Amino acid sequence: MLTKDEIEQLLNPVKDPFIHRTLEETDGVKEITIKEEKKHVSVKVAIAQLNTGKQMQLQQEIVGILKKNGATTVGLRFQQLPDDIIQKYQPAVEKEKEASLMGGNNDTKFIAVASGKGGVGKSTVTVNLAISLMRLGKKVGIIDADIYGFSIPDMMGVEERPAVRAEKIIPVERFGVKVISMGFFVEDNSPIIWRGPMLGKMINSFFKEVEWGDLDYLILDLPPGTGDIAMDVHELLPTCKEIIVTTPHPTAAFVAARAGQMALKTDHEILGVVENMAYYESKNTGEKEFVFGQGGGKKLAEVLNTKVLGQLPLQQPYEEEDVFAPSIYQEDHPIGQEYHKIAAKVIAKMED
Ligand SMILES: Nc1ncnc2c1ncn2[C@@H]1O[C@H](COP(=O)(O)OP(=O)(O)OP(=O)(O)O)[C@@H](O)[C@H]1O
Repeated sequence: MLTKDEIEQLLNPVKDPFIHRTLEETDGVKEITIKEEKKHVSVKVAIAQLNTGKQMQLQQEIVGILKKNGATTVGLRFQQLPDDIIQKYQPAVEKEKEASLMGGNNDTKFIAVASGKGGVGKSTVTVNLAISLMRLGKKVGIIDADIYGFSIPDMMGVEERPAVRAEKIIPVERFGVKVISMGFFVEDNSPIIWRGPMLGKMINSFFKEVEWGDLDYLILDLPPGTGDIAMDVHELLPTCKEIIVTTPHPTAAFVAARAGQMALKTDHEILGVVENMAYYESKNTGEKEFVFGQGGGKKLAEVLNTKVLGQLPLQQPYEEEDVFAPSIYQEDHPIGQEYHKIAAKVIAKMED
């Protein structure tokens, strides 16, 4: 019959299904008792999460090993691993999971841009943050995850569609930034009527089926509000950080706070608030008019315990004859320069 030592040796290489470390590393084998006469082995095992399908699989695995090695019956009890052990391994596990989504690249940082309601400039911020990060020498990609209201390709003036190579979708590159959007996969701008679970799969495909290559930053334009997509993004990208966009109107900030609360609920760190359409500056007099009210960004940042990353006035990019990119602010444009500062702050926060 098996001895306690032998049982421990047999169970040590078994892996905790959640943090992917062996029971030896997590000190997960907690108790072993043996009833010689009945060839009965009873074990208590500590794992990172209880009462899941993975626990059932682990149970079968352990019972299988012990029976194969001489136990006639096996009693198995599970308990929760202590928090400090989980916290020791969890970040590495999250990174590994994300790296596998990115084809093995461990260094990509994820930022989701969210807002409480539509039309506040979330997609504009996504595009210009991406472009400014690129201008600062970063390799950047955008996922237009605003699946119902995709607008990134139009904003950047993207006209081509992604190519497919070796069964992988190659993102379209515009000004050196890689872009994938739902807009590439629907005909004639037709409305999308998919339901929640399918949307989750879509976001998944934007990773699994897309050849992103080597990226420093992947920026996600989330749909407005606090829907399923935010949950899916959290599930897929636990280390993703968020930027919340609002207009200066106090009510808009109040609505945006809900998106921020969602970020906090999903444990996504908020990098900061961008207040868009903050004011209109008269070209003639230089006087500022606060067309959409004042103070919303600051108030939102206070509620979310974060900072205002920037305040962007109302102004269109310069018109250019030879390049069509209607929502991209040029590097020498006052708003382009504001975005440059925001991007520099983002880098400082993400890479400190
Ligand atoms: N600072 C600004 N000055 C002038 N126009 C702006 C500014 N920011 C955004 N816009 C314009 O406002 C409109 C809405 O912006 P955008 O599409 O980025 O918002 P959104 O929050 O992503 O909306 P949705 O979620 O509905 O896609 C666009 O036409 C955009 O060009």
